[in-house]
Amino acid sequence: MAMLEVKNIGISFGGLKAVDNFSLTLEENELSGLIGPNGAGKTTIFNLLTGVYRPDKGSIRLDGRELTGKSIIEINQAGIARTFQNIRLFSNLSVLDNVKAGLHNHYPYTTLEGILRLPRFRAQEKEMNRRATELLEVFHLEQFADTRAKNLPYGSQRKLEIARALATEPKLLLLDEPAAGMNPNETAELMETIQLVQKRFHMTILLIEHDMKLVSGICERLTVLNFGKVLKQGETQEVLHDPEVVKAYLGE
Ligand SMILES: Nc1ncnc2c1ncn2[C@@H]1O[C@H](COP(=O)(O)OP(=O)(O)OP(=O)(O)O)[C@@H](O)[C@H]1O
Repeated sequence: MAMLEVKNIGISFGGLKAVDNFSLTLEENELSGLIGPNGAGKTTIFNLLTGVYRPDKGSIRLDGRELTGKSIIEINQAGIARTFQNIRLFSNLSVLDNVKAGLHNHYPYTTLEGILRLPRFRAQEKEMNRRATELLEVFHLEQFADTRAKNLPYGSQRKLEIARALATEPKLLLLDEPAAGMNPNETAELMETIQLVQKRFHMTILLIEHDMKLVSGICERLTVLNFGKVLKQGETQEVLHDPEVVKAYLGE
């Protein structure tokens, strides 16, 4: 069974069909890219997959479970996590607390237990600190655990966003332009990090990216969007050499 099965979803804003008849299948552990010109509808697809928008039609299934029409929280709990084009960390919280924010789905304690610091709360806090530190170690961020997120270098903030998304223990990770604003060294390191996440967490990943070096370096398959529609879908190299793709996007 595929990990993600999207069938013929679409959404219009006013008269504009931002996404039209979009379908995509991702196998478990696949690392796939979504590319296309500015305004093609890529972020709108992430918003549809994560419940920010409800599709006008079509269906979305994750690991066999129907997610169409579910809320953002329900979809996150079902196993879709994302990062954003513009970094959205809790900038004044510590690096460790940012990751712990992602863990909260899995460690329920009541507000009263928290205020009174009852034993269950203390035990869960300890376990959350352990899990969050473990995740930071994967990204070599453990030495910054107590640093405020806003004081991290840019590339490390991007890594922290991914760590926080992984803390929710997703089945599918969506990365929206993870290399945006990065220098070539940071991008090279990011490519390694994404591949590490894929292997270490056996993660299924869909990423939006304009950096062709990253896309051709790590994506196994690509979907090219143009004016809200799929222009081409297939193996990365085959797609990147497709004359229509070159004309619509790469030849810009
Ligand atoms: N909430 C909204 N209301 C109205 N129009 C919207 C809304 N969200 C997206 N759009 C429009 O839908 C189209 C697709 O936008 P989207 O942001 O998905 O493109 P994109 O491929 O992610 O672009 P970029 O590469 O620049 O980030 C654009 O024309 C955009 O203006």
